[in-house]
Amino acid sequence: MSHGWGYGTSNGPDRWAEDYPIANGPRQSPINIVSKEAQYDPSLKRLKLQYDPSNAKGILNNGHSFQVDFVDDTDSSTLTGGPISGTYRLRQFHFHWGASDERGSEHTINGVRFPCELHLVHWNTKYPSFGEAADKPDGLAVIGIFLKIGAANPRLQKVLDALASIKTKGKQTTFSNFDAKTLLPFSLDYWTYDGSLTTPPLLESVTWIVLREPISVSPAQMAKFRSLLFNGEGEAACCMVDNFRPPQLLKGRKVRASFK
Ligand SMILES: Cc1cc(C)cc(S(N)(=O)=O)c1
Ligand SMILES: [Zn+2]
Repeated sequence: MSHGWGYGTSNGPDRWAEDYPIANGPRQSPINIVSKEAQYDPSLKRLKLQYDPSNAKGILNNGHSFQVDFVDDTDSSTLTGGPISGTYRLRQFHFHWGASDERGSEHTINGVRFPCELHLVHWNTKYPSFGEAADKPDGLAVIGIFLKIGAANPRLQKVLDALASIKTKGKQTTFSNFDAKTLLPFSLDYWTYDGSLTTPPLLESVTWIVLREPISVSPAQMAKFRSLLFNGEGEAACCMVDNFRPPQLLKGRKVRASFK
């Protein structure tokens, strides 16, 4: 790609392999989850999420999505249980969404796409830092949560109201006292498989945990996601939409289910 990766016709997912050959690797994400082919695994534990709202630090437009970052220098916001061993720390969460409601999620369920997908990113504390964990096969655990059009979700509102302050690439502002647990659906039933980051550098270091139950988002709330821009201030305006990678080949991987 002549310039940085993105989601456009000249730098989008179909061309990432030119600069990131791992894009054609054996454990790429996202995937289409075929529910009937997922094997129930009774040895899978319940997910245990213990988040401290005071760890919320800031919100940033990174030019590909926006992310809410957390202080991760202690074990105060952690993920344990589920398919993982040991303790993973919450690092950030972000979203992927479409220009319209019929697309936007990265994972799909039986070929069904959702308008948006939330990723809660955690790193394995057996490594000294996120940076050290990010390229290890058991380095990261990302919880994926689908957003489905319905009633307005009050739990999203604080995040969405902050977007006006980070409209363009590189803008950030403080974002404090936020409990990411409030974004979870009622059921923590999940599918899990070994995969990768879904954007460059596409590192094959992610244990994916995709929740079966979506959370709601209203059309007006979706419009707020779509009000962001990919570009920096003063550059030609380019709406931040369709920032999702399509499903990748399973290449023999098994998807396990925590539920019957
Ligand atoms: C590049 C990248 C970084 C992080 C922390 C997370 C992802 S994703 N979309 O796989 O959750 C991608
Ligand atoms: Zn993501």
